[in-house]
Amino acid sequence: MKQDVVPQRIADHELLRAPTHDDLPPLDHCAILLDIDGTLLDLAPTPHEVVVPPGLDQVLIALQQRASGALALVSGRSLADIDRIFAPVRFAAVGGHGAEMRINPDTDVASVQAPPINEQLKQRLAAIAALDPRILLEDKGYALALHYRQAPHAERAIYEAVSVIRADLPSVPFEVLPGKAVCEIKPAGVTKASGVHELLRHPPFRGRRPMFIGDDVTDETVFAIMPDLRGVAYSVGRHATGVNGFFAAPCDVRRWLAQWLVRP
Ligand SMILES: O=P(O)(O)OC[C@H]1O[C@H](O[C@H]2O[C@H](CO)[C@@H](O)[C@H](O)[C@H]2O)[C@H](O)[C@@H](O)[C@@H]1O
Repeated sequence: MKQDVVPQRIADHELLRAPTHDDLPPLDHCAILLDIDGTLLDLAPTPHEVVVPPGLDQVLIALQQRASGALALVSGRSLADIDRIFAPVRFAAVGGHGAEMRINPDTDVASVQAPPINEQLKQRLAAIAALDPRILLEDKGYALALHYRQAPHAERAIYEAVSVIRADLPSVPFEVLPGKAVCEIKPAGVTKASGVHELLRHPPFRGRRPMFIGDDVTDETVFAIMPDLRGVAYSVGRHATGVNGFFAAPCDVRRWLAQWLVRP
C-alpha cells in the first residue's frame, strides 16, 4: 500500500494520555497518595505563603471518606507544617521526605523513621543561610531545606558549600536532594518511597492499589515503586520517567480530583 505521509517521530510526552479516571482502581480499593507543593498547591514565593484554594480541603475529605480513610499526603514538609497549612483539617501523612509518618489523622501519634538532624550539620547549614537574608533555612526537625527562590544567584554557592560540609562531616549520614529553588538536606536511608512502603503496610492503606501524584525530583522514588505495587502514578508540570500520565499544573490536579468524586 502506498504511504503518502511519512509518519513523524512521536515525542514520548505525546504518547502519554492525559490522566483519566478509567485507569484508576475503584475508590474503595485505592490508596490515594498526594504530594503537596507543586501538586495540590501552587508554588508560592516562600514556604509559608502557600494557599489552600477554597474547596480543596472538602474534596480531600470526601475522597478520604470514599476511600475509607486511605488518603495520605506525601510531602517533604514536616507533619507540623502540613497540619498548619490545612488547619483545622488533618490528614494521614508521610512527612520530611519519609522521616515521619502518621497513619491516623485523628491522633497525634506519628512514627519517626529517622533521628533529629545532627546539630553540627544544622549549624553549618544555618551559616550558609546567614550569607544572604534572602536565603531561607527551613528546619523540619528531621530534615532541613535551604530555599533560594528569593536569591536564585546563590544556587551554585549553596550547593558548593553543602559539598564542603559533606566532606567535613563524613560520619553524619545525610543526603542532598535538589528541589524547586531549594537544596534539601535529609537523613540518609529514608525517602518518600520508604515512607509509602511503610504506610501501605497498615490499615486502611494495606491491600489497596496506590495512586500517587507528584511533581518534583523528590517524588521520583515513589514513581519508581508504583509498578511493583500495581499502582498508578502521575506527574505534574512535566512528563516524569515511569508515570502513567501527567497534569499541566496543580489547578488541573485539583479539578481532576473533584471530578473523581462525581464520576458515574
Ligand atoms: O514534597 P512536597 O509536598 O512537594 O514539598 C516539597 C517542598 O515544598 C516546599 O518548598 C517548595 O514550595 C514552596 C512553596 O510553594 C516554595 O517557596 C519553594 O521554593 C519550594 O521548594 C517546602 O518548603 C519544602 O519543605 C518541601 O520539601
